[in-house]
Amino acid sequence: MFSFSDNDFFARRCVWVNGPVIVGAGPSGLAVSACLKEQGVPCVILERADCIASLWQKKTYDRLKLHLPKQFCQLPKFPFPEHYPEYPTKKQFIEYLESYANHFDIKPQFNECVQSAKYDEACRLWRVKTVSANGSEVEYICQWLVVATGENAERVVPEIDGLKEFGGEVLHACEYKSGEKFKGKKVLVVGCGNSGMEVSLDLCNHDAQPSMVCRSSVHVLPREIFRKSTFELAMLLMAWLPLWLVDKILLILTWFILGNIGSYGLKRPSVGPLTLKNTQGKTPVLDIGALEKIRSGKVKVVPGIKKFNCGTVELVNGEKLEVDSVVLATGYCSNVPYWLQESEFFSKNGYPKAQFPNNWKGKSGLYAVGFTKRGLAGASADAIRIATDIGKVHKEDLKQKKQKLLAFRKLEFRQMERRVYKEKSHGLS
Ligand SMILES: Cc1cc2nc3c(=O)[nH]c(=O)nc-3n(C[C@H](O)[C@H](O)[C@H](O)COP(=O)(O)OP(=O)(O)OC[C@H]3O[C@@H](n4cnc5c(N)ncnc54)[C@H](O)[C@@H]3O)c2cc1C
Ligand SMILES: NC(=O)C1=CN([C@@H]2O[C@H](COP(=O)(O)OP(=O)(O)OC[C@H]3O[C@@H](n4cnc5c(N)ncnc54)[C@H](OP(=O)(O)O)[C@@H]3O)[C@@H](O)[C@H]2O)C=CC1
Ligand SMILES: O=C(O)C(=O)Cc1c[nH]c2ccccc12
Repeated sequence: MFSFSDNDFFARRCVWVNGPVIVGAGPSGLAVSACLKEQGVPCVILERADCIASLWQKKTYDRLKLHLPKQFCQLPKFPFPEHYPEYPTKKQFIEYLESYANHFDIKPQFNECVQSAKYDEACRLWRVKTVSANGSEVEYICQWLVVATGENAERVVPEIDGLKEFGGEVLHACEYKSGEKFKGKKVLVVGCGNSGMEVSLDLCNHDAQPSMVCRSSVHVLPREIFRKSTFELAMLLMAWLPLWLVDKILLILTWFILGNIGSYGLKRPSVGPLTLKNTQGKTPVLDIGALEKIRSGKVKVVPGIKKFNCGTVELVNGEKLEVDSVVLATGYCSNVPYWLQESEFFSKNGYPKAQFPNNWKGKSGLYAVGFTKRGLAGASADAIRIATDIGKVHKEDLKQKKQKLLAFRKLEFRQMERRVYKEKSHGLS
């Protein structure tokens, strides 16, 4: 039935999966798996790391908390414990995800990195190849493929002139844990998104001297307005008002609370924060204290980088700064183009081509979860849709299988009846 070449066949083990293969055991993969369980559909999750939610467990800093209130971050069918605070800590979020996996009895295949996935037109099945930490290779064959590798699968490391000659420590925000080891050091933080802002704040709290590069523009909003989450307020307003008007209201309220951030070297984009998030996926910074450090001069905001020299950085305005270490808070990207051999549903940038809310389903049993640029809430919505969709086909398949089995049993029964009749008539004669 399968079109294996001899080499393929002997080199790797082949596994038939009776249900979907999900790539990635982050919140998105776990959510799909849980929703599938509810539909009675078995599945296999392939995860390159040795644990669930590796982004949260291995690639985030110690002081991280959820940015949005907990009701916007919980996964389907299993709420956060009631005693959790409005903004759970990273530790609490990981504990929640562990109990989520336990509750739904989800057991991913760890240490299996998906190297390639391809739809085999001949047998109308997906062929998913993995390599494990010890080098062994497995090929999974399945009817459905769910991509849950996330928007933050790989770090973005820009090429900056002279960075190789810089000489000091250079790390990406995903390797940054705490400012403890930077005490007294001059640190250049490249990027002013949520990561850049929070790393800069953390460095200040550990008596380091951060300078933060803001090469273009950024929206900074207070995390709360009138003691209510800004995100929640925005959601409420969006139910009644057009996006542009919600943006205007948010910016006016922000101006009252935070003042004119332009005077600190932080330029605001020309389009509003929610419009920018919707059109370009650029998340506004939800401020939890970095702005105060900028205002007091403890975090210095600097323009774009021209080049690095040994121990120094030269900025586009000609200024030169002495720097001990560099933290690249320059963001993340999808890794889908590296392993998924498909170009109709996914675009070259690793995101589905279609716009939200039509970006969760492709052709031939292909699905994407967690690529909406709408955080955990977006992933949960995708997961429910995907599991319902697969559940329908699976139920139909089961019905057909049952009918076929029933027809087979009837046939068997009739043959048996005939045999008994024959034997009886022989016996009589
Ligand atoms: C620092 C930070 C804070 C955030 N805070 C919030 C927040 O407060 N609220 C919110 O809504 N969103 C937040 N987000 C957005 C974030 O995208 C979600 O929180 C969430 O982690 C997305 O889940 P995911 O499962 O889609 O992706 P991930 O959590 O990235 O999980 C993907 C998994 O796929 C695995 N994987 C990748 N490639 C392969 C492969 N080839 N083979 C096998 N496995 C693979 C990875 O190892 C990983 O475990 C934050 C993001 C970051 C970086
Ligand atoms: N507590 C929380 O909930 C947190 C959530 N997050 C989320 O994680 C995701 C990723 O955030 P983050 O890691 O901040 O990444 P972002 O993609 O949001 O920000 C990247 C930053 O790096 C800058 N940058 C990129 N390349 C260069 C360069 N060559 N020179 C100078 N600057 C550069 C960008 O500038 P430009 O805009 O000019 O391209 C931008 O300011 C977001 O969705 C964010 O909301 C992150 C941290 C905490
Ligand atoms: O933190 C993130 O990456 C998110 O995507 C969360 C999020 C989704 N929509 C938003 C709008 C404003 C601020 C954060 C988010």
